[in-house]
Amino acid sequence: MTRETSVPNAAAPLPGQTDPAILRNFCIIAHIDHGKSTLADQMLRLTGVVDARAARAQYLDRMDIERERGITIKSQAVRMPWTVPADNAEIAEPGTYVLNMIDTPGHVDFTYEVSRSLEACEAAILLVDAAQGIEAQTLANLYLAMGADLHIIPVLNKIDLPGANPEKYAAELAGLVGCDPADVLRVSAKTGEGVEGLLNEIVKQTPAPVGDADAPPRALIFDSVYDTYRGVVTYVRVIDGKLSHRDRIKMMSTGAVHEMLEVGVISPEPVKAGDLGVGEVGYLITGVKDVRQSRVGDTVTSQHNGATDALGGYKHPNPMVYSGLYPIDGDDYPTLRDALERLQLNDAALTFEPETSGALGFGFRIGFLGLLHMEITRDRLEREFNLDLISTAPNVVYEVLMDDGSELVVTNPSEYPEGKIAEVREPVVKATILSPSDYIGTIMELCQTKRGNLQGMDYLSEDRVEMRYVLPMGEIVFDFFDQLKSRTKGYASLDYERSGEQAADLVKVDILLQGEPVDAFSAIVHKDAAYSYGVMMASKLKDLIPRQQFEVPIQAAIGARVIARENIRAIRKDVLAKCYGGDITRKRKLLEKQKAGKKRMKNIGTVEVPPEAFIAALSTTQPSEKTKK
Ligand SMILES: Nc1nc2c(ncn2[C@@H]2O[C@H](COP(=O)(O)OP(=O)(O)OP(=O)(O)O)[C@@H](O)[C@H]2O)c(=O)[nH]1
Repeated sequence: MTRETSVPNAAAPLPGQTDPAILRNFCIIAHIDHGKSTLADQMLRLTGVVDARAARAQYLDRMDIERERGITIKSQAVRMPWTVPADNAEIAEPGTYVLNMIDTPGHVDFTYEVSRSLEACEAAILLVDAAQGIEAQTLANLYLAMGADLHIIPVLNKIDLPGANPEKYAAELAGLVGCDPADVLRVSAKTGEGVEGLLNEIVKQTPAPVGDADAPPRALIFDSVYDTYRGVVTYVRVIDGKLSHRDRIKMMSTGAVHEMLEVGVISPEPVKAGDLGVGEVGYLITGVKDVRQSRVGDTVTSQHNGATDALGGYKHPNPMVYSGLYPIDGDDYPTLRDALERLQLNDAALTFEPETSGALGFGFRIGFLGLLHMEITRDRLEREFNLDLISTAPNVVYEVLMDDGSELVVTNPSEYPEGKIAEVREPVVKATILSPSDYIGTIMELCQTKRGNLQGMDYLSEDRVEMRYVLPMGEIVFDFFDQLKSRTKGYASLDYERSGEQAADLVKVDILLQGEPVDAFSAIVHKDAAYSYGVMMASKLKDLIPRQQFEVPIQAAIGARVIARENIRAIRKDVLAKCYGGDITRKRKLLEKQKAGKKRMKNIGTVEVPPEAFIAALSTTQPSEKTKK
């Protein structure tokens, strides 16, 4: 968020003085890349909120990383005036309205961002690419919106594309939403075609917010972001009453009272206001420094004559995937800790605690919502804080029940207990895969190898199917998505949600160098996959670890049982070999260079392992850059 303030549209009713009857709060939900952000940009232009010349692509995706990856991570809410002209009377009552648009992220990791944005709206535009049709996250987001009781406005986007097939997909979409195919709107977010009509439809179809203007104020926090200049900016939707900049506000979950420094709306830069009234969407600034003090889902009221009943909140998302992060240079540990604390100011879903690895030194165990969340966090740490990091293979959370009846939760393979284990439970997900029907065979084969259970299959149209599986989450975490994409030439889409636990035959595989276990390489895997994991790691490490002055055995073991073995043959690396003659300064230089190289090495017992070997060995078990599609 920048500091400059734009002049609100003169004709637009002011915040705090807006009759709820002319307010329309809506969001755009879609599968990734179906064009939400482009449509949002087009609306900003058409409503005059952003001047066409000043508009930059994806105005609402403010973080650099969002713009680079072309995806939306944090939701944004923008207030736009829209005048329905008199000649459009058959669509909607002419006059000036206030539209609050909430842009939502589309990726499965950020579902919780979507669901909380939905609570601030009365309608959702369900946007579908007219060249692709319904995808897995179209369904997932639609179900979330229906669960939140929103009115659904079905819209096909990208009708300008030569490959667009609006007839076919309008029928598909109408079948899904339960409307007439003629009622599915058709737009091109890129050229702007049909978008004015869509704005008029939003006015017509979105119910006006309902609330009690005379009741004590109650507002729902649907987002909270940390801004370097302004502290925490809290986005709220007012349900009842009025929040004024003169109020001291109370967070209803904790009772904490904060001074209000500023109230305003985003249009599309922050615009200060005196108050926010019933149904309005805007921001509060209270001088709080940490998003956790302004929790999403909490209810804000005033300190004096405040409300007594909080609004129903959201469930806090639990981390699904854990990974260890270690600085390559041990001296960077404090920087990594500070960086994580900084990121957490803005990402309440990020959890971390210190951990030590025999091989990698001091680092952190970090909990993520999913793989994309993990990649983005790592990317930001490296880019914004200039850190070089090694991350260990991601794993899910296991519950281990011991023979003596005790139970423990394992988020790190190194915590996996020795001794008599009665049962290990792993998390499972309900996965929905949408694909052209030609690929049913190969998808079934893939799910089979990933221990999936087919729950059902439906045809959405004659050549597209929806397959429902229960799959262990640990199997999805690695390369499932990449494999699904490559087997279906990119056509299949996947969505999944947590669905309890199941007992599974899991074992911990350790990797030993010269008899010393290297904790960073340990993994909890299914019994049937243990051998191949062991062989894969042992042969990888054989190629990655430089030869030492003695022979180094690499072993993979389950407990005391060795399941795979390789040897790194001995070598004596004599850096002085080339320096015959007595040039002592040259000799010294070479020896010093060798010493400096050694300083970066990680020592496993007497074996020196370069950090690059860890990165390469661990990256084989990690997702590739492209978890996005
Ligand atoms: N031809 C054409 N391309 C479009 C249209 N709308 C969006 N696109 C393109 O589709 C791609 C994805 O658009 P985005 O707006 O980033 O998609 P999104 O749904 O916001 O994606 P996320 O923010 O990642 O969820 C971009 O390359 C856009 O230029 C359209 O109407 N016509």
